[in-house]
Amino acid sequence: MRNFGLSIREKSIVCIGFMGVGKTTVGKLLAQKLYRNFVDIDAEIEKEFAMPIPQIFEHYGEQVFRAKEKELIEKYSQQPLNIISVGGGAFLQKEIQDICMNNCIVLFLDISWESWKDRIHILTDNRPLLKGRSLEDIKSLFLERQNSYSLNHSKFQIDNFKAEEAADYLADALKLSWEIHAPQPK
Ligand SMILES: Nc1ncnc2c1ncn2[C@@H]1O[C@H](COP(=O)(O)OP(=O)(O)OP(=O)(O)O)[C@@H](O)[C@H]1O
Ligand SMILES: O=C(O)C1=C[C@@H](O)[C@@H](O)[C@H](O)C1
Ligand SMILES: [Mg+2]
Repeated sequence: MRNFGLSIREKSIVCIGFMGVGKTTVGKLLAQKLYRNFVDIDAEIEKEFAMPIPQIFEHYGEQVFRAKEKELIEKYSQQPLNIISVGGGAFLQKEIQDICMNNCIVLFLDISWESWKDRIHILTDNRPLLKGRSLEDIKSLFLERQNSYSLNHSKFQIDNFKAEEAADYLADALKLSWEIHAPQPK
């Protein structure tokens, strides 16, 4: 379904990108700066199942997790004025890509492998798809996933930015683009 009713300033913004790139951290800050509601899809899934993601994968399996991920993204992406951070695997589902591209502004937070791999030690515990895998395996996953993120409205290379700096930059860039797209007075 395409949400024709919302102007560009009202559309929700969806942050996509690889696990640990900073979608949750930057998304939350961006929501504060733009006075918008923040929705973290991973956190919403955890609330629904009342358990952390590794346990959801263990008890119900990845397919059940992916179905709930789709259901929740469908719900929040059609509402106005949300900043939505999705999980790193959400854009593997074509239906999710379509829903987000048609209803929202899709913002790809990109990072190089060189920068990302320095963060790995803080990421493995809560992310079942990283746990127990070799660095080589994780690099393959990182590279494989890039294709799914190529569908976006805007890309931000985050390597050299602290989260706060990235959110400041993105808030300014979004406000500028809204001004450019604002209807001109007659
Ligand atoms: N710009 C940044 N520079 C350095 N560290 C960062 C930056 N952004 C986030 N981090 C750190 O990286 C870790 C992962 O960030 P975050 O949870 O926001 O990633 P994510 O993209 O939401 O991951 P996931 O796809 O698993 O939900 C956190 O510990 C966070 O503090
Ligand atoms: O990249 C992925 O497939 C995932 C990323 C996380 O955000 C969680 O959604 C989950 O751990 C799966
Ligand atoms: Mg996250």
